[in-house]
Amino acid sequence: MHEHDDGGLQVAGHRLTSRLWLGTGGLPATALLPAVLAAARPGLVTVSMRRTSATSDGSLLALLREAGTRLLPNTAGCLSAREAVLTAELAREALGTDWVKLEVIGDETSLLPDAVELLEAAEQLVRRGFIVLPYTTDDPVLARRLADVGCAAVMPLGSPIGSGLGILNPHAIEAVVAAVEVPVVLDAGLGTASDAALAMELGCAAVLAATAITRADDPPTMARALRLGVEAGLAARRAGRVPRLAVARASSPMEGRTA
Ligand SMILES: CC(=O)[C@@H](O)[C@H](O)COP(=O)(O)O
Repeated sequence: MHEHDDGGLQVAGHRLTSRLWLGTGGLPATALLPAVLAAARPGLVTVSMRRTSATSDGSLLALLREAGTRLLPNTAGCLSAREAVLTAELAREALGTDWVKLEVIGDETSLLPDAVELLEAAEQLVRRGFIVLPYTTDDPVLARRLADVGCAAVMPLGSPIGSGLGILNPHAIEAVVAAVEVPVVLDAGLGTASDAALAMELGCAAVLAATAITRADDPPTMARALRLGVEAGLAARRAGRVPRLAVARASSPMEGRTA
């Protein structure tokens, strides 16, 4: 397992300033973005190349650039390796970055990753010189295959995109962390701050959240809560949790009792 010291998080040799990454989809008004960014202080912000073209949502990009955030274009909505590779190339052209959050979904209903197309796209993009961060299932075998073809991180889902169900299978996330040497970034399904804390306690290097923040009643306050959740979870991971016992163990000494 690869533990990440906090000189900060390194991905592909680049130091990121925060372990909370932000997805911008679903924000009720772009005007909320500066307050959300100030509260989240995200290490990366994803932008969808298919749903937000560099020209059609100039205000979002302008605000992100103004705030000095590091952009991570994604291939959201792509259903095949071919489409994802093309979208990544367009993103590289439009945004001038080799980084791509690779999403290849199997269908528009579940939004679950298509493992076969994902691996194929990852392999092609690495060959084309991209820094590839794939959104994947919580399958440790697939995570290892993605790392083996050269992905710079793997991003397993906690639960379906936008569901807010949190981490449905914590054991699987632990298994992914154990399976790969690259950073594991929990992506999708987070609902609240404790989900972010749990991801870090399980050994993730960072978390990506969109819905939990953008669709909260008060997005800036939830952004701050998630940032603190990430911080708390990382500290707890490092501190080492007590073992879970099936029986009671007195927490104060039994010697010297009066009766
Ligand atoms: C893969 C994907 O699209 C996610 O990164 C999404 O942007 C975040 O998922 P949530 O909206 O569930 O946080």
